[in-house]
Amino acid sequence: MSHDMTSARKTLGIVGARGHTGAELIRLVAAHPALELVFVSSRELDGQRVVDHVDGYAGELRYASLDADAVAAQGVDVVVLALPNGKAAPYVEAIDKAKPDTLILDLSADYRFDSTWYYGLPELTRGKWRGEKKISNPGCYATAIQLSIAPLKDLLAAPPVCFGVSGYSGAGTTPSDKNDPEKLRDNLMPYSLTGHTHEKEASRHLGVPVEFMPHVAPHFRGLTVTTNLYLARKMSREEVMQRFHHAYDAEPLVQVLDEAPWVSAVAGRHHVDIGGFAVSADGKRVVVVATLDNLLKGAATQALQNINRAIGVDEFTAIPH
Ligand SMILES: NC(=O)C1=CN([C@@H]2O[C@H](COP(=O)(O)OP(=O)(O)OC[C@H]3O[C@@H](n4cnc5c(N)ncnc54)[C@H](OP(=O)(O)O)[C@@H]3O)[C@@H](O)[C@H]2O)C=CC1
Ligand SMILES: CC(=O)N[C@@H](CCC(=O)OP(=O)(O)O)C(=O)O
Repeated sequence: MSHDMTSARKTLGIVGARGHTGAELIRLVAAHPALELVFVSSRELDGQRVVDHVDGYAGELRYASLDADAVAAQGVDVVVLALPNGKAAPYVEAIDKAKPDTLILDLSADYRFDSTWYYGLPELTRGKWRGEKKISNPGCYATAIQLSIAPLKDLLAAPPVCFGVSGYSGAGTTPSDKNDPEKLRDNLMPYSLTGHTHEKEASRHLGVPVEFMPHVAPHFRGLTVTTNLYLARKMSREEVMQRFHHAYDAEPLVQVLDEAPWVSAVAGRHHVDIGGFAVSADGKRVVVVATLDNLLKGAATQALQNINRAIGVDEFTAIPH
């Protein structure tokens, strides 16, 4: 690459890069023609080489333990916050003080309810981006829920009911029952059966109430959301499918399928599968199944779609599809 092209690349740093989503982002950014990975922070891996922790990464970078002021002092063009919920604010404040035109993308739930931040679920909200430099990335289940309901939103007779099953990478790396392979073996764990953050998030951004019942399963990555929708009028299966094809046929990262998808087929891939479309005999109830990889379309891939648009390159740059 020529010097000119190198200097035109935007610099990017990842805060909380030891985590599952951080590792996926490291891989994606390292292969990106318009981004240069400048720092990756972790307290636990301070000083260690990234190459020893992330398969598919070949560069020289090492993790560094950086507090909010140290992150701000890096002065990069793009900062990705991949921290557990509730930790973003000091970083946002320090960056705002040091370099307010920094593009900040937050993977946590911290700003998903803040209307001064752009909520980036590109297939549904890309028309609403007004050049905001602060982007909140949707939750993994919330992404699958919204994409499953949006094409039928004007036809609902009742709140859609969503049954979710996630692989345990969704629970992050902080030890808990929900990411303990021993406790998960031969098991399915229901949790947060009313009021989960993603229930509130999907309801807010769709503009209709949804009901969500999450579970965690023994597989590592990928989630399934099965949604029951009561319809205000009779619909045929063909009519329902036409709505989904119309909404998503031009979308490289959404595949509309006849069959109900299997999570094993989407693990490690960047898109969402939506299928099933089982219609009841009276034509007033439809069941839709969506699967996605929680670490990719549910987090890192969606983050890269949002960053690509904000830095002015094609939305799908460096996203295999
Ligand atoms: N996992 C998933 O499927 C998805 C996750 N998300 C969201 O993305 C974010 C990251 O998730 P995930 O990668 O799973 O999380 P992890 O638990 O795997 O990683 C969290 C990262 O944050 C760092 N960290 C933890 N506590 C602190 C702290 N108090 N101060 C500074 N750094 C800290 C950790 O590194 P160290 O301790 O070494 O500093 C680690 O790098 C979360 O907000 C999550 O909700 C969004 C969509 C999907
Ligand atoms: C299995 C599991 O625990 N999943 C997480 C979802 C992970 C995620 O994407 O959520 P946030 O970014 O909103 O935290 C959960 O239910 O909280």
